Amino acid sequence: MTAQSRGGPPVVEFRRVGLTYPGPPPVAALQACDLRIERGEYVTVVGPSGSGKSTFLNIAGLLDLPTTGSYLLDGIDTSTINDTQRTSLRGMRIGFVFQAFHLLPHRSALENVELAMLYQRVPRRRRRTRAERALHRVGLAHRMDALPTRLSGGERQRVAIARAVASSPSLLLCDEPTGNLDSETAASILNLLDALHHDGMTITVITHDPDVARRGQRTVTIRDGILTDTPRARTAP
Ligand SMILES: Nc1ncnc2c1ncn2[C@@H]1O[C@H](COP(=O)(O)OP(=O)(O)OP(=O)(O)O)[C@@H](O)[C@H]1O
Repeated sequence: MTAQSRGGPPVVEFRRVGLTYPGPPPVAALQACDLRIERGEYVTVVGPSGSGKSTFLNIAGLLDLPTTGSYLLDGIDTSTINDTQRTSLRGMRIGFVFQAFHLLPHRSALENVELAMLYQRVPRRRRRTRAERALHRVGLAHRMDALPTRLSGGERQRVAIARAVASSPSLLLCDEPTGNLDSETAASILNLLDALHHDGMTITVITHDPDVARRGQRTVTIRDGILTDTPRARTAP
């Protein structure tokens, strides 16, 4: 079944989205961007330094509001909801993975995954079950009780990925997810993202690394705030 055949609204829909930082001087970081990411798609976003990738991530992740156009997440027009609703939507529907892991150092892997669900009002027992299941999924069943300081870089990123997917978000949004990892560990994290995609997860990865970009089904390029969407067939790994 293709993503498109699953029906329903796209997970991400940018309609002429722009963001100008007020300055002075004002900076048009994104300009009139149109983009659709369908459920189950794996899209990578590339572009030179300063092109607007972080601005894109901030808007797609509901961390920032566009100054023009509209952004629909799962068909919900996020420009028509208030800050509280936006924060709740972000918590429930977007899983973030960053280059720097951002784990709580004095909490175990399991607690790190569980705690992220506190704000989603998931009952305690269900938090535990979901966290255990997510850690199993990323191959860390045997390291659930370890503190992040006792984990390798790759294992830390697996915990971060488990934390991001534990509540089955609509979109897994990754910012340079392999940027802090050696090439072998990076390859294993990219294989994990492939596996999650195979499970049906909708994934967007922002990267400057062409090898990472190639892993997506299609790559979107941002240059000087202008987004170009380039569909392409996936090459065999
Ligand atoms: N808070 C801000 N105020 C003013 N200008 C900003 C602000 N944040 C970013 N910019 C500018 O907006 C443009 C896009 O920046 P952005 O951080 O989105 O680029 P990027 O592609 O993520 O860059 P990098 O790869 O170096 O992280 C740049 O010209 C940047 O200088």
